[in-house]
Amino acid sequence: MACALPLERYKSSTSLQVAPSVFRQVRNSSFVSWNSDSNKKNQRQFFVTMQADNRVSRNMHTSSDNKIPHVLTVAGSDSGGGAGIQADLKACAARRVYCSTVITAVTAQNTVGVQGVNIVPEDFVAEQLRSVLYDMHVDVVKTGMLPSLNIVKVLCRSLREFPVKALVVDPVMVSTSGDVLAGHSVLAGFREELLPMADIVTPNIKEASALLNNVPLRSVSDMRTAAKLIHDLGPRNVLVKGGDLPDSLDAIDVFFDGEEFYELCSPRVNTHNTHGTGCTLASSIAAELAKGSSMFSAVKLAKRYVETALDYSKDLFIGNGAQGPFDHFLALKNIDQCCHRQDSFNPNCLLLYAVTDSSMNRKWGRSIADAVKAAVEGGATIVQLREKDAETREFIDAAKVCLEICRSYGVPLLINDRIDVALACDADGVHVGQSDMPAHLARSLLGPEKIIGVSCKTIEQAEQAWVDGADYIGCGGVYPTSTKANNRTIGLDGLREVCQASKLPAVAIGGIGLSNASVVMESVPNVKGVAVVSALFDRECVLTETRNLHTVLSEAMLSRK
Ligand SMILES: Nc1ncnc2c1ncn2[C@@H]1O[C@H](COP(=O)(O)OP(=O)(O)OP(=O)(O)O)[C@@H](O)[C@H]1O
Ligand SMILES: Cc1ncc(CO)c(N)n1
Ligand SMILES: [Mg+2]
Repeated sequence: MACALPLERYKSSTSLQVAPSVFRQVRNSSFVSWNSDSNKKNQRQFFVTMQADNRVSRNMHTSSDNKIPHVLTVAGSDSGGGAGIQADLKACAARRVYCSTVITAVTAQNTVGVQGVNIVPEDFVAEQLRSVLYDMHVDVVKTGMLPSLNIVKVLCRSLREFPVKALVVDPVMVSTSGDVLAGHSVLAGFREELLPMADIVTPNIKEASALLNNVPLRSVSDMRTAAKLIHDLGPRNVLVKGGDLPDSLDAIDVFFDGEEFYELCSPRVNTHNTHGTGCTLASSIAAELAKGSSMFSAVKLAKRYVETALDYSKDLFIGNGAQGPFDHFLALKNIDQCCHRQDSFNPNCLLLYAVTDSSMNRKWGRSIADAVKAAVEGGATIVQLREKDAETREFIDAAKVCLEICRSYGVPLLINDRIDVALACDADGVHVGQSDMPAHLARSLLGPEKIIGVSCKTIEQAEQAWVDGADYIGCGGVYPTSTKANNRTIGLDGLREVCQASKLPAVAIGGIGLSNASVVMESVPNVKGVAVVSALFDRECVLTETRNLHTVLSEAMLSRK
């Protein structure tokens, strides 16, 4: 047998130190049983040599820090670049996940419709699957256009041979232009083989109806019923997408995990550029799962990403047809902006973040300017004016004075909530909460130079802040506080979880002061600092309190190094 020598060498080698699961896979691999016509023999030799060559074992030794999450998409090519494989590649890249591709069909397609489909023979689909799955560590498989029953079967066989962390099935059947991408023959394959293996299936209205023998779906309530019936076919979760639901003002998707129904509702973006939303949504779900999100978080993040991308691209003009593609790389634009403005925000300024409070100033008989001056003199490294009940004109005047004080100390001054006030006084930026103006809109109003912070309690919110082009997140309430009514406390554990996942620097907030600041800094190694209100401003001497807190925080930073 041509492969006997290298395979034996591989099997018996002790120096390669391959993980037992991989060793088992290789030992039992189907390569060994292939028919040995000369072409196959060469392929067999290639794989075995490749592995004996140590490439697989090198992957195994790569530290988890260097391992990029990996989605394999098994789908059709869209020559217009808006849907299919092309959308999947762009969505995964935008979500910072590696994407390999197995192409099942090549379509001649544009913004008008599908002009032609050329199905890839199933043997060659199988060969692509083998090439990828033997060599690379794939976390999640996402399927799109599977144009024949035999291709569905080939895929299911590969999935059984190479189990992955999750399987996302987008049961593509009809394009939004109305063209058929997979005939009814694949339905049996979906129902009997693929769906029972799926972690989630994401049909649109027409596909959900086709999976259920063409029951009509006209309302959200019909979508719920459909989600339940499709769940009965075996997938662990179902998302019935309502992008094409007639007469619906919002874009409503129904998620069912086998127990609970959730209606995911986002405002319907008024745009023609929705070609490829389904592929993008499924790939983004796969990307988030590959990064380690739970299913529901992955779905929510993916939906938010699609909505943001649609909104960003609503006036894009590509092609003359009824349905244009959209721009997956909106986040890159923000990254570009960040690159230009790297100098303007230094995350170290989050160390001692002073937030003013008008009622405390009143209680102690201080003006905002007095409070800010004492805080920056005492060592505050950034200041936020949080004046919930100030008159606009007074607020702008006071902000201008504070800005002068802060600039003379080289300390940035941000305004809470009020983008208009920040613009009017040319403050250094704004801080927004989850119910204030979304950060991406604040960014487009304020431009690339200003600092934007977002209050976040969850990993999803932190991810969104990053996508939206924010500079930092404020994370809390860490401890109970009376400064903010009805504010849920997330504790040190919640803080740690969000900070670890956040791509943006984080400052901790909520009930923090002299007595617990060092605990926060020690327990959450990557938090950049603490934001405080009462600990400075509900005290007799703001200057002394700030100095003392600055000392504690500086010591905590030193002991980290
Ligand atoms: N105009 C819109 N505004 C906001 N969200 C939308 C809009 N259109 C679709 N969506 C969302 O995009 C996602 C994809 O849904 P849709 O029903 O369009 O899938 P699809 O028909 O499979 O897509 P396609 O076939 O165009 O790739 C869903 O989360 C849906 O709610
Ligand atoms: C190749 C391909 N896959 C999926 C869709 C669904 O949007 C499409 N239009 N084209
Ligand atoms: Mg659609």
